[in-house]
Amino acid sequence: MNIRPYERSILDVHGIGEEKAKLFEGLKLRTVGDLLEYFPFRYEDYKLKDLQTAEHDERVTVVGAIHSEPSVRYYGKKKNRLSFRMLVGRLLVTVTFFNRGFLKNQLSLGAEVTVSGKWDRHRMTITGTELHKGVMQQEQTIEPVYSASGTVTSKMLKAAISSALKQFGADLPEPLPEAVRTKYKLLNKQETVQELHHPSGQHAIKQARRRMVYEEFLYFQLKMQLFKKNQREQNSGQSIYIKSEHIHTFTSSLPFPLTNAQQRVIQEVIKDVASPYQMNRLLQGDVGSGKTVVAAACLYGVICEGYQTALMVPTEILAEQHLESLKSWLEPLGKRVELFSGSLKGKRRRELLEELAEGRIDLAVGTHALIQDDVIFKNLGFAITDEQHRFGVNQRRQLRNKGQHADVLFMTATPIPRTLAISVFGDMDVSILDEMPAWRKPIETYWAKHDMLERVLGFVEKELTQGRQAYVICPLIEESEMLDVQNALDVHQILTDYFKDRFHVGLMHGRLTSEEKDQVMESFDQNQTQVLVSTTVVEVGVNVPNATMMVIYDADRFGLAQLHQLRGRVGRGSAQSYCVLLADPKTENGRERMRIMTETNDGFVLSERDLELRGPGDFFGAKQSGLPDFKVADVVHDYRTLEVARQDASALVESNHFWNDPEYSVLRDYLKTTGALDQGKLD
Ligand SMILES: Nc1ncnc2c1ncn2[C@@H]1O[C@H](COP(=O)(O)OP(=O)(O)OP(=O)(O)O)[C@@H](O)[C@H]1O
Repeated sequence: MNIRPYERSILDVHGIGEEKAKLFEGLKLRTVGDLLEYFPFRYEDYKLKDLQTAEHDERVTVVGAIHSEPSVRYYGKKKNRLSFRMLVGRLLVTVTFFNRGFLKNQLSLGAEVTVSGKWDRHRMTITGTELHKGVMQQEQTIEPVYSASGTVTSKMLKAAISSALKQFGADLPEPLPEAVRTKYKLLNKQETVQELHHPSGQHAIKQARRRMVYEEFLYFQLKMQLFKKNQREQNSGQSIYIKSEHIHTFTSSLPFPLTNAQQRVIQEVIKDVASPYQMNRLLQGDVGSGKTVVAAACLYGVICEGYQTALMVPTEILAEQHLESLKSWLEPLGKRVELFSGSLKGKRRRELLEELAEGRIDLAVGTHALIQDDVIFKNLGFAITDEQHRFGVNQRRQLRNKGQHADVLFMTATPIPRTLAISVFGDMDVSILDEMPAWRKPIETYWAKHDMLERVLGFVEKELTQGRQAYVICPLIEESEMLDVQNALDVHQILTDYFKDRFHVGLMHGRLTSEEKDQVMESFDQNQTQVLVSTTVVEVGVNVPNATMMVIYDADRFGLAQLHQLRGRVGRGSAQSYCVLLADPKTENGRERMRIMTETNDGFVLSERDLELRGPGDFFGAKQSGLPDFKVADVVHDYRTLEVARQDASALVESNHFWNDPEYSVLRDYLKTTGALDQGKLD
């Protein structure tokens, strides 16, 4: 069987013997394909630079004559520093090479050399990285640099790849049909690989990289979309057709018009509920974007079709918050809503369970208590989980199985950036509430140092005097929970002394019992407490529209997403709200995060910036992000291409052309070899 060039062993490449092949094994380079797609991670641009215009710290390449006897100074353990003066045009500069003392004997006064390195404009010095005798030929000006390992150098890789290109470059398979390449003006595969290894110029590198990014994402998304298609066809859901007049009844009962985004998402959910396939949809919405209203509309629609529904949330506080809003929206329309949480016990619990099993409760709101074995529905048709990433897969499956394959909508306020929403949840449909209710004012956010506390408290007092309320958040101190509480206790004492009998200061932290927590929240909700000092336990879902002031101690101790969630606890009424970040950040990253918070209220912008600051692996933790390691593509910076590839892949897996036309054979082979066709789980 003739082996396709890509699958040949690298031993078939001239100049690679057993020994070198063993070294390359360390970089997982086993086949010709591995070698040819082992792309440079950066390029040295040796185009000659004019030092008069070069920027400080810029990488430059210059030609000039050696103007002083090169000298070597030895220091530390076997370290040395070679330096000499060099006349570049009319500029006399000092050139320094570290640990290249051996070059000294090759250099002589007056000789012409080409030096590359980092230009220090202030000290007129170049810290050299490359030195060539004479004037370097122009066509070599852009040198690929490969990420090497201990034993395999970039030079070795360059030689091996050039040799493989010469032998097998002409037989490279072309996975992208002509029509696709023309549509997006992409280089063909051969040109792409050639330009990435032997670039003819910066523009050509950009073009070649652009083509490789699209190809990588298309492969990735074909697997995702195929998996999703199989999932959809495999898991039968049930079809519930929600009549539009029910949705209209619900929305016209609200004291406000829905945003376009809310209307769009409701339609997307209704379509999923009607389809025979199982729903697999994530609803993302910034804090206060109106997710719960969307959920209520869909729940109401399903109830009107004669089914029961459920809403599962991670905490008691959130369950009570949601219960309040859902009762206010659904009970006037004749629907019954009940709470099933850990605090429901004894006779009352037995009664409610009985009524649930008899179908006399339309919506059950609760924590994990909802999925206990003795919670039985008569006919659960639709369920929603809030903050879905806090529930495990089997908890969601247990909820789904409380009905006949009930559809489940996952809701999250965590603004996962669009990019990762596509790549990480690629096997899920994603609905994004990217619009805030018109009346919501952006929360004015200030960053203050701790020594400005007096002024900040004056600012808080001004708000309290107008009848408003304030949160004051203290960070958890990792060392010990006792310290966390102490931190909150200290701040509570400071504020109690400061506000004396003018305002009441409440205290909330993780060591309170749930009854105590409810009392504190109740008192704050009823405005019997004007200032609530709390640890981050207040983060999720608390909704007190009269609270307009949020003060966060040691704000730089929190990540952007958490700061955004906390800030979202205010600004829930129509009055202008404020957030003060008390922070003395020690790092540039900390200062950058404070600056970002003062610049935007948009959770998506924040999470994109957070992603840039921390990178996708850290943002999600490399494991659960499910991100493959791409050779060239970057999910953050190339997310527009990722979105295009996702849409193309989603259309391709549904089209006959893809499964039958010869021009898609390379892509089909790929799906076959990676097991995606046998409906295996994505790797
Ligand atoms: N389109 C809208 N116009 C005006 N007010 C709205 C609109 N949608 C929701 N609201 C109101 O805004 C507040 C927040 O709505 P909702 O609880 O649905 O948002 P959320 O995204 O669930 O908030 P959180 O993420 O904090 O739970 C509620 O008081 C709700 O009544």
